[in-house]
Amino acid sequence: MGTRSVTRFWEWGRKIICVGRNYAEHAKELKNELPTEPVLFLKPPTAYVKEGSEILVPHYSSDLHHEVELGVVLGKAGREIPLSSAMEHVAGYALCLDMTARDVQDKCKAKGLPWTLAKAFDTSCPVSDFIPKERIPDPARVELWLKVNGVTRQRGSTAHMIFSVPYLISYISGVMALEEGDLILTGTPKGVGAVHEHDEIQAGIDDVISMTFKVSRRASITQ
Ligand SMILES: CC(=O)CC(=O)C(=O)O
Ligand SMILES: [Mg+2]
Repeated sequence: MGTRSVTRFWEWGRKIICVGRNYAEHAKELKNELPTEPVLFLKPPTAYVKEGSEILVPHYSSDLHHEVELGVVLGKAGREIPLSSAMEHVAGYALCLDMTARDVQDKCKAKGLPWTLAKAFDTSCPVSDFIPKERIPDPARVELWLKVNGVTRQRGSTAHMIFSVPYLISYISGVMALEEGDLILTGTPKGVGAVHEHDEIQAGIDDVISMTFKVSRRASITQ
């Protein structure tokens, strides 16, 4: 393969590692206990969708939720990364949505099953363009927002994360090797809710970036 740039990380086919319940107010709204260590799950690279393409509601869900999140793009591989050098592994950031089939997730939770159907379907990870590291000098001071059809649904600061970006990098790298081009979704603030076919989702980071996606419905494979 020729030279490729991490600024187009979504084309690399790398891991998308997601952190759940990283904001107390969001854990509370879903009646979840506060975690004592990060809750992790994965999305495949086929979950990526960029502005200009649609978010598809999976045919098996009738309660697709938005979750706006700060994404961290890895620029340097590592295992067992010490907390003190964790930020050296960051190339930049992206604004991300962790689209979640909440009805399916609730059933999985009740049965003690993994969240794959709820979280890892195609188009479940809309992402913005790459944001160079210098544009976000402190990942603990990022103001995230999300609107549906012009109405604000989520607004929250990464200052309220339970586990910080450097802590997450260090922790995750003790579980699985981190590679250049990996993306970490750092969890969502409160205000998650349903979206439907034809809705328009707008999301942003104050003074940094915004993005817009339309929602459509994926036809059943038997149709
Ligand atoms: C309950 C969840 O879906 C956890 C999650 O993804 C989060 O961001 O929190
Ligand atoms: Mg999430």
